[in-house]
Amino acid sequence: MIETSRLHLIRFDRVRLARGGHRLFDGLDLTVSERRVGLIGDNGSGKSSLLRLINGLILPDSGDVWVGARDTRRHRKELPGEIGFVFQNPDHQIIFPTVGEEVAFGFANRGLKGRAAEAEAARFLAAHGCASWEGRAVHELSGGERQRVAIISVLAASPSLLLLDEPFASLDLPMRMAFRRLIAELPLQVVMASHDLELLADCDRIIWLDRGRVVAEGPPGRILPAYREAATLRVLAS
Ligand SMILES: Nc1ncnc2c1ncn2[C@@H]1O[C@H](COP(=O)(O)OP(=O)(O)OP(=O)(O)O)[C@@H](O)[C@H]1O
Repeated sequence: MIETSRLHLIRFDRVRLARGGHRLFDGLDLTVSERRVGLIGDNGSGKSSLLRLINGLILPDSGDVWVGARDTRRHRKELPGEIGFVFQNPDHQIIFPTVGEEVAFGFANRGLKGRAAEAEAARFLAAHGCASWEGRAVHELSGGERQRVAIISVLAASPSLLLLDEPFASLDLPMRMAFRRLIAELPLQVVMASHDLELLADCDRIIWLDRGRVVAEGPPGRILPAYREAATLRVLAS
């Protein structure tokens, strides 16, 4: 059993949110406190929006989202120090021209300065199997390599809550397996959205979204086969 530093109680309290001109969440109530939570649902069901509400990237039109004692409206600026977010597309996340600078930024957020942050970044990259990547230009990396850098740099900031939005989409199979193992071993709380149901099989709880509503939730052994079956039936009926 892995010791988890701290589990946040994440609470959606009558959350309403319109996206793209239509109401996505219409009074969503949801409480999450497990160590590993998986979000599933068809394209456009609201998984990314739900993750963005947790880290305050978007705010509800009404209602509140709480992460522990902080509500995302009043404490928005404090959330990035606590919550790491890995975007679906690493290009929306990586801001520095080289891999070393990007990872060093994670350590700078923890208070390390200049050379010390660079040295920690080099050590951290080596620990994640990227020893020679420090000076590499981000724009010369493949999509999967950029995704790997995005995940490593978020971990460098040592968040207590990690939000992953379809994080392994462009990773090759060995890298996907390695990151799956890494995520399973991380001593922090993780909420991840994915269409890769195998990746979510280790979760403590799965939440199935459909058009902004929770249609089912519970252990992966029950929810993942139910989602797969519903999708299969819909395809057969179409
Ligand atoms: N930036 C945006 N502007 C307008 N509408 C948006 C925006 N982002 C999402 N939406 C809309 O909100 C709804 C939910 O989208 P969201 O990205 O949360 O779904 P998702 O479950 O993560 O989808 P996917 O599996 O395709 O990643 C969709 O109808 C989408 O078109």
